[in-house]
Amino acid sequence: MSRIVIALGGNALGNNAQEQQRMIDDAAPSLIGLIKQGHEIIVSHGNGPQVGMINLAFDSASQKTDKIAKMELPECTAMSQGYIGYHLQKGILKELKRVGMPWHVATVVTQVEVDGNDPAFAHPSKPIGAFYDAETAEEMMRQHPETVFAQDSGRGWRRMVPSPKPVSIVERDSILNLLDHEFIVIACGGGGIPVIKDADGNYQGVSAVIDKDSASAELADAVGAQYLFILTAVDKVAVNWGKPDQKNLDEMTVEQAQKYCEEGQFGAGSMLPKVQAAIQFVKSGENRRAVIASLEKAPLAMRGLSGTLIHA
Ligand SMILES: Nc1ncnc2c1ncn2[C@@H]1O[C@H](COP(=O)(O)OP(=O)(O)O)[C@@H](O)[C@H]1O
Ligand SMILES: NC(=O)OP(=O)(O)O
Repeated sequence: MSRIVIALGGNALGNNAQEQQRMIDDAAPSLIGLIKQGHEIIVSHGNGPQVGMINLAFDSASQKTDKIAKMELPECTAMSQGYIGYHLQKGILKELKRVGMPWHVATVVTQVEVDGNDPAFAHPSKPIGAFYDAETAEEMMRQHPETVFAQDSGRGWRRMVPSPKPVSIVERDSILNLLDHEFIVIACGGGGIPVIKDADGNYQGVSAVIDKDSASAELADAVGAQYLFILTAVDKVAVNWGKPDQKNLDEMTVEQAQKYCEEGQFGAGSMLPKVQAAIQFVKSGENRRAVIASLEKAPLAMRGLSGTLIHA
């Protein structure tokens, strides 16, 4: 029996509630398939498109009516944890019922402590929200000079927000408790709600979005997982990505992965944090493995037939 953390990409969950539920419903059999094989699973998920959409919805509405106020990023991440967690709970419960398994499922609204002095606060690098063309992004930056937009892996322009490193998971003991009682746990959604401790030792939300791959590696370490599965929109990690000589990788050692990172083979803010999270997890303990694969081909990846394996 292995304990497996499965990180689902926010960009792989579609662009609206219907698409999101459908993609989760499609992925549920492979998640439950792992439990049937005797494994324990903890599910985390991204929220890049969703947190940007929620933030923009409140911003736009607040400009039209004084009955709706702006919503800060920590609250937007909390909302995205509820929105995505709800669909995950529905999809997973439906599949559990179909196969007649008596497991429970619960989403933990998760706060993740970050360092208030993390240099990332001064360098917004996390893409959130929709993709725009260069012209629209430039116009939005002119209208809102405090907002940063940048290219996201050649896919278009996106708003960038600070993304400090996760330091510790505030609800770690609650997560472990639920795991001990046969719960499928959904935690650290959107990388967790970023918080810092104030002078009185109380947590305060900060305006940032934590990278969910990095938080998932932290989560996998905190719960003593043997596997970290990072599921996204591409089947495999590639070198020379998007070029005529693109080569999809079946596996790589942490040393090879580190070398590729140094060569700049992976998109910053997209594939790079996934490979870095995989390296961090595999290096931080004995017999740990990470797999980066597509949500669509998750069942094959679970059987070692798709995805890129990262090992010691
Ligand atoms: N070297 C690479 N190999 C494969 N995909 C890459 C590479 N570099 C950048 N990418 C892009 O990274 C994307 C995954 O990152 P992202 O969309 O941010 O993930 P998430 O599913 O977590 O939202 C892929 O869909 C692909 O467009
Ligand atoms: N928070 C986060 O990393 O989201 P994505 O996976 O959607 O980028």
